[in-house]
Amino acid sequence: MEKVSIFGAGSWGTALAVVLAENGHDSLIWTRRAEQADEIHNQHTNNRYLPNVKLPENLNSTSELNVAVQHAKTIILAVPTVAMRETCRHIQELLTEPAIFVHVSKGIDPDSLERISEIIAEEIDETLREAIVVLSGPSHAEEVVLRHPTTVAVASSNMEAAEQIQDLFMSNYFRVYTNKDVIGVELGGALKNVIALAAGISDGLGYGDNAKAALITRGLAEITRLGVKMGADQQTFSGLTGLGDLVVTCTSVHSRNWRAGNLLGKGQSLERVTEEMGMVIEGVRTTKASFQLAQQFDVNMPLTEALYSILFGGVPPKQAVDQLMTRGKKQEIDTFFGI
Ligand SMILES: NC(=O)C1=CN([C@@H]2O[C@H](COP(=O)(O)OP(=O)(O)OC[C@H]3O[C@@H](n4cnc5c(N)ncnc54)[C@H](OP(=O)(O)O)[C@@H]3O)[C@@H](O)[C@H]2O)C=CC1
Ligand SMILES: O=C(CO)COP(=O)(O)O
Repeated sequence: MEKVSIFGAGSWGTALAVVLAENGHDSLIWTRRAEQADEIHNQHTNNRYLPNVKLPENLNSTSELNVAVQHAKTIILAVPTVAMRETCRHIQELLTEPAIFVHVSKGIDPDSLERISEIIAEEIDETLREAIVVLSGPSHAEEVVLRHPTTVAVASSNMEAAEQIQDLFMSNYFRVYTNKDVIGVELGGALKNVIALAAGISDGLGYGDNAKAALITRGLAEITRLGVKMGADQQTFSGLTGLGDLVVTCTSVHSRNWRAGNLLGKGQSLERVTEEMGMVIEGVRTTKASFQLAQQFDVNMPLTEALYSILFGGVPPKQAVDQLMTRGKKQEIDTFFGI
């Protein structure tokens, strides 16, 4: 039995804490809201994020950061990307011994253009971190808590730590692979959210499976193009954290990004959609980051550009689709899928 602290009691932090508690680990989930800590601890529910789910009785919760930091030397970071830097800073102030940091969030910071492992490395002193591991893959929290078969990958520059985290989470319904490609795993998880928003918009506009298949396929091509230029292994994008996560997020009603896109496609404003969702829509900020990275790395990313024009340029979705469909002629396959 290991001691593990999970920071962030949204749907994903809670679902992963359930997997760990069911594996018999001493799991403590930290939330910034005392009433939510009480609910998880005493009623064994987290109704705002996972309604109608009974949490294991051995899953503990606290709203005291110090208690959670002192509890374990394995730290799971499950807050949205926007809160990652601040959360790491608070943890760093209280940390007295080196810990393994596992992040499970899927985004790129649009201000620094950093991946999450880069943010953690910047904010946590080298002497206080044994390793940084990313856990990612096609895994909606809503299905994990139903114990539906789910597969993910963990990646780290420290493979021993990655294998430790693999062992921690592995169960008969949660299968964990290892991968050495941290950049590819992080980029696949973050960039699929951009395409999932676009897939939701397509459905919201009333388009069908042809359009969805096109978005997934050409989306994967542009994610791969950028990823390879940023140093990722091309093969990672054909794996669970690339194609796998892209498919699940573009096709599932559980996806917050797909749902947000769907409402945008039906004509709602971004402000209204964000308010209505009440959960993080990572793809919005990551579209901003990805748009800038495409320029920085000189990579052609037409879907990302179209989505950027919808979200931040006031272009109506239908017009953005027309512009995409009437671009100049292209060859489908070229180096790295058609630069
Ligand atoms: N949901 C899923 O199925 C999956 C999600 N992910 C990724 O996991 C990450 C978290 O997603 P998810 O759990 O869905 O998000 P949710 O919106 O469900 O929950 C976010 C959690 O983070 C907390 N939080 C938000 N801002 C801060 C802050 N500034 N400081 C501290 N805590 C904060 C929220 O607290 P409060 O309630 O107080 O606002 C809440 O507990 C995202 O990057 C997402 O892409 C990855 C795989 C699957
Ligand atoms: O990453 C996810 C599933 O793998 C969750 O995606 P959403 O944030 O769109 O719900």
